[in-house]
Amino acid sequence: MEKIRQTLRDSAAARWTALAVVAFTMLCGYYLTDVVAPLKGLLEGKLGWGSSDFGFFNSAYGWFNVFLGMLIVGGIILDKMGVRFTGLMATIIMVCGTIIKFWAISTHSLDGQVWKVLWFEAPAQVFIAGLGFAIFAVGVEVAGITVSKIIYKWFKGKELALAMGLEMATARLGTGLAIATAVPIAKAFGVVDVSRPILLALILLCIGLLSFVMYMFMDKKLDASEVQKTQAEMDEDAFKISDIFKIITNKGWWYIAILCVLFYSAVFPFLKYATDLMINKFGVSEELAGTIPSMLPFGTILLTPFFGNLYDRKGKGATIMIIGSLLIIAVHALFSVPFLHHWIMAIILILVLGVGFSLVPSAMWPSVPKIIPEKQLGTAYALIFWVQNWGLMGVPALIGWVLEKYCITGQVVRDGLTVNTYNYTLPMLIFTGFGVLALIFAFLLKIEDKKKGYGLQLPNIVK
Ligand SMILES: C[C@H](NC(=O)[C@@H](N)CCCCN)C(=O)O
Repeated sequence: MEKIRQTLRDSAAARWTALAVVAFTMLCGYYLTDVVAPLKGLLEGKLGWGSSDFGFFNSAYGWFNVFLGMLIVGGIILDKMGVRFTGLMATIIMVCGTIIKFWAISTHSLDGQVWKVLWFEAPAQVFIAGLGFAIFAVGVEVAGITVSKIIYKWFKGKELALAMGLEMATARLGTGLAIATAVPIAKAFGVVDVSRPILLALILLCIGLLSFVMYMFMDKKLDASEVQKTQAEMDEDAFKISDIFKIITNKGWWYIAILCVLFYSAVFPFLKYATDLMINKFGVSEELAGTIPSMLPFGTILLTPFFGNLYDRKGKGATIMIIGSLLIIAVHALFSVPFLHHWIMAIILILVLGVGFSLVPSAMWPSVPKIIPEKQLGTAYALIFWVQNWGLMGVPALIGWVLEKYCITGQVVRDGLTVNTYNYTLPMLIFTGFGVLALIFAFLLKIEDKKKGYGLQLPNIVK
């Protein structure tokens, strides 16, 4: 009988270590992504950033990814050059972008300057900090698709959804830590300094870069342990530009991409404003306001791998996505009800949102390889992230604009700084709308799966 060849993937210790190493790099990336969000009030009081400046800055996340198509370029590079080269480039880009962002927020040399670029007018500091964030975002997004491909490489036919869930859980720890620690760090030592949390994020990212370099050695070893492909097989497997056409003509892929942009638009942009919502609607003090939204990512840390494991073993991926979408609709709708303003309600809603935010990603990302072949996977993930980035870019800007135009209710002095107060009913209704649309696409995906037999309702583990 032919002996089944063992590769490094077959060593549980090796594949879980590889996962831990790359997940740590993502934790560092997510920390920086979300560290400025809780500082909205301090940025307004200390640096004079209005809500639309804040929204504009946050929208920078998608400037290059969306308009310059950097994510698509990153996906093609990933499929052509492999995970080691692409991941290293991506982490270096994250560090470079963060250096620019840190400089912009810590310097006084831009004080008093207002720039107008295209239709946008904002303080020069907002533009340069946005530029740094936009560069960083190219890095973190390309790192994200690279890590998805890395996980597939190590875990296909094994605990794929659990591994993806654990990676997301680790990354969300970065988001949770950012939301919980940003204000205390900015206010530490009795002097308010909004650049301090960004400096910490920069240090973390440098450690994340080292961590990825360590992964590169593991990846080399994995490749060496696998059966070497013949030239004909490599030519057959090589990514071709025409593969993009194959991806974008696949209806199932579109349903996932649209569900992704709608669902994530109701979560990540919400998190950018959640601290401010706690202060304005639920009357939580500025020091504690980040604690409640930070329960969302912390809650997902256990649940995302839990639901991933469930999907691996029992299947029902499409149903999981439908339930998750239903939960976010309920949460945002209740957040928009004006008379529900007790902080305990806020905690309950955030925890339920955490369940919804664990369900959808735990089933959505491991479902992509069921629809798209492995050689196109990097590009397929990149294109989904690209569609999603329209939302991550547009929705924070939209909410910032809506707040400033329709929701200002007055002004208060907090810690000696005069800031606006806001009514969050309208923004929360907008987030509810995204949830409703996400639900429709989750149903369409389930119908398409039934038609095409992708196996989204089947377990991932091959016995
Ligand atoms: C895996 C997935 N990642 C993304 O959706 C990224 N495109 C966005 C990361 C934004 C970080 N605040 C996820 O985190 O669920």
